[in-house]
Amino acid sequence: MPAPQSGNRTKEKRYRVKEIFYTLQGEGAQAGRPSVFCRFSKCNLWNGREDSRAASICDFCDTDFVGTDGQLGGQYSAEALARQIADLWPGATGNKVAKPYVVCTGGEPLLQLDEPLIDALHQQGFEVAVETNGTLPAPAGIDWICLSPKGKSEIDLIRCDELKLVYPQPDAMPERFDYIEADHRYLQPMADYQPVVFASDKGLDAQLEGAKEGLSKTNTQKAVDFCLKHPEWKLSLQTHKMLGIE
Ligand SMILES: C[S@@+](CC[C@H](N)C(=O)[O-])C[C@H]1O[C@@H](n2cnc3c(N)ncnc32)[C@H](O)[C@@H]1O
Ligand SMILES: Nc1nc2[nH]cc(C(=O)O)c2c(=O)[nH]1
Ligand code: SF4
Ligand SMILES: [Mg+2]
Repeated sequence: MPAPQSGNRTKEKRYRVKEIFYTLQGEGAQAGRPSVFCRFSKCNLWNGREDSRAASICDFCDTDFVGTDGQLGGQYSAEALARQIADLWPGATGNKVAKPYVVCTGGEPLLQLDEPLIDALHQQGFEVAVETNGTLPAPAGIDWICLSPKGKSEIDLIRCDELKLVYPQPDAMPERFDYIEADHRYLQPMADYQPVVFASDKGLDAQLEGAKEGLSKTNTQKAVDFCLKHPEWKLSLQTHKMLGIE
């Protein structure tokens, strides 16, 4: 059987990545967990340009996901991306071996994350988590799904590990998602658009103090009040912004 002509050899898929970085998960049920973050480019609810933010379905995004110019950003094959992510995981330390953990985020990761990449990450020994707006079907094999609904957008997923709702969103109030099956339900106060980082050299408490100023106080207070009234909801704070880590 002749080898396929170069013209019709299937081109290997390239994943467009904004940045890859090692940090602590700052949000939700896994907050504090060492994680490699892989931020995919592009989103389906906003094009990432400020001049179209107001007209977009998701108009409060705190993230720059445009292009591939961030740290370790670029266009990767599945194998190369899984290897690059694995390279950021610290070698085994002591006799306790922690399960390597990657958070696929973005932009909207489910525009690109697929089974071949999930398999490649599993082959590198990673547990695979995703932060998604829930508007696209999830490929098989994801180990942890964090679903974060946005505005009027239709949610495709009906089951997730954690539902993390930025609050308050007039078009996405908590009761609208009662039908979603989730092991954890979080409200996350809507923060200022720019990732707010407190790079003060004072003690942590000063930074945390600063964080109270920096986070939109009323949204935080509203989220606290809602959780106290509806104890099935917990509070998620973006701790990485308080700590001044990525
Ligand atoms: C930048 S998004 C990327 C992943 C996915 N597109 C999504 O929206 O879930 C990552 C997380 O940040 C949250 N987020 C984005 N902007 C925020 C803001 N201004 N305040 C609080 N959380 C925000 C999102 O809800 C999501 O949980
Ligand atoms: N430390 C840290 N935790 C995070 N949790 C979700 C994030 C995101 O942008 O997807 C994020 C992030 O950007 N940094
Ligand atoms: S928060 Fe998520 S869904 Fe909203 S614009 Fe940012 S990346 Fe897209
Ligand atoms: Mg972020």
